Amino acid sequence: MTLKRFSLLLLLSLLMSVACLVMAIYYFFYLPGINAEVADQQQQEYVLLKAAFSTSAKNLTTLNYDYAVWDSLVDFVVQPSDEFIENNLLPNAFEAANVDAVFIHKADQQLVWQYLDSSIIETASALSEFVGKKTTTNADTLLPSLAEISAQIPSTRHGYYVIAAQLFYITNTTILPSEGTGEIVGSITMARLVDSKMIDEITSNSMVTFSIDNINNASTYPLPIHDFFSQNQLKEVNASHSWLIHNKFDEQAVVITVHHRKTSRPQLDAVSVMLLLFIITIIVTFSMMILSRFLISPLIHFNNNINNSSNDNLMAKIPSQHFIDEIDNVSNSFNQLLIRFAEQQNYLETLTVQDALTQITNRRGLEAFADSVITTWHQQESGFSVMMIDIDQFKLYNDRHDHLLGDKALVDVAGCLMETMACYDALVARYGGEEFCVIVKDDHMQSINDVAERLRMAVENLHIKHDVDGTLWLTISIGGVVVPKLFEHAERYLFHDVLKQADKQLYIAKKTGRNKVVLSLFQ
Ligand SMILES: Nc1nc2c(ncn2[C@@H]2O[C@H](COP(=O)(O)OP(=O)(O)OP(=O)(O)O)[C@@H](O)[C@H]2O)c(=O)[nH]1
Repeated sequence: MTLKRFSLLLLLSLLMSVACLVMAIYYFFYLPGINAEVADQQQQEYVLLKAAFSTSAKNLTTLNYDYAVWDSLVDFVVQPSDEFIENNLLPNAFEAANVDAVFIHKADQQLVWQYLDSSIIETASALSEFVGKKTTTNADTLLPSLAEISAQIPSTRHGYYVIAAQLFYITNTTILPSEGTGEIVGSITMARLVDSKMIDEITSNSMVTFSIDNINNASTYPLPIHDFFSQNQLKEVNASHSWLIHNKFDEQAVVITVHHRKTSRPQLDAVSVMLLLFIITIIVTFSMMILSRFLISPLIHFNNNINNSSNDNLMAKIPSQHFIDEIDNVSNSFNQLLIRFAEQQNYLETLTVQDALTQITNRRGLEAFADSVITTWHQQESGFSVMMIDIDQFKLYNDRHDHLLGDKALVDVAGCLMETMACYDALVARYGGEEFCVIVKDDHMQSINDVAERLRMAVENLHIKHDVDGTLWLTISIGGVVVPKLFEHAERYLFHDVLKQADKQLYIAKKTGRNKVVLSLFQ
């Protein structure tokens, strides 16, 4: 896999990882927190609404109680009179107090007087029937039972009741003198319909939005769940909560529904999701740019450099100033390796053209040099000269001394030749054995003769002891050929031809007494 493809894969996996991370944070940390907050707020709304219901009920209970302990009302129950009704039981006053119905009963549960507001005209008979239900025992009715009254037990009964599918708050209190010493003479009942006006009042007190719906057939309704007035804790988080309140005597009921301000979870709309993805992409892309700038790009550059190097056979150095230390180290190490490699290569190249014993150019190096000389000669740019040099009686030298000393003599002669030719544009090479070859970029017979003589004398003057043929020292014989710059059909001749002629001249030098120079013009 290429680094570019890898970085693309990395980008994709990073994108997916960050997206998963964001989702995990959203679902496992953010949402539970939000849910808990919403649940808390919904619970508060429920408690506030119940409190507002209770406050609304309390003022009617208090008013009812005030009437019940009013001595004039005691007298009225004992001795009803129209005058009392006209002066004290005024519809305007009940209307102003938001009282929709008033019932005054004697101790024997006989109705003395009743007031019904026009707004509840449809439910008036049902309400009267409910309130006036008589019982001798302490049953589930509003009026105190005959048994209670005969036992002189003062009582107050109240609560929210569903009458004809409408919610009423009804309160009943036994009537007795204000000192509390006299007899219970009856009871007074007040009712208040929870209508839209009341709903508005409770809403403004509690700051909770709710509604009351009338249900005529409660058995078909998919509630009840809990009692609105006695439940303590909401069970779950919902957009709204409903409670079914039954009529105690029939199937009619109402449903109280609280519409919560905050619902269960914040909804992620398309724009939010897009925005989230965009932010994730920006973050990941930015991270990838940093990664690419400091890690991937250097590696690609590194790879390209190596590829180019191997293609061109040129080992180029890699820039070694990177932000990441490890990459810097790799670059430095690679560059160091290149230097060592180049040194090794130079050394190996040298070995191929260098004679191991004398450390001067060997025959292969000579041939390379000869090629360039011959080429320029073919192009008639310059002439040259070749000298074949052979140590005289060297076999005898080896025989007289040992081979190692023979080696040393070879090294000394090579050094002497190199030193003598140092100021010439020439190449000195060991041709093989005890033979040397010198190519000089000069085609003047006289100067070549001088050079050759200088070489011959230089070797003799080394004074390497070798007493043979009347000389005391080791000597050399030189056979040379001067190849003039302008030569007819030069292109037909190779270095080998020149060498062959130089060999012939050397042979002559050997045959005619050694320790001499024999030169000729190339022909
Ligand atoms: N010590 C040593 N001897 C070498 C080396 N290469 C060649 N020789 C010796 O050089 C000698 C050359 O001998 P010949 O070719 O018979 O010639 P020569 O004795 O020099 O006699 P002429 O050339 O006729 O003067 C041989 O004995 C080789 O063994 C070398 O690298 N080291």
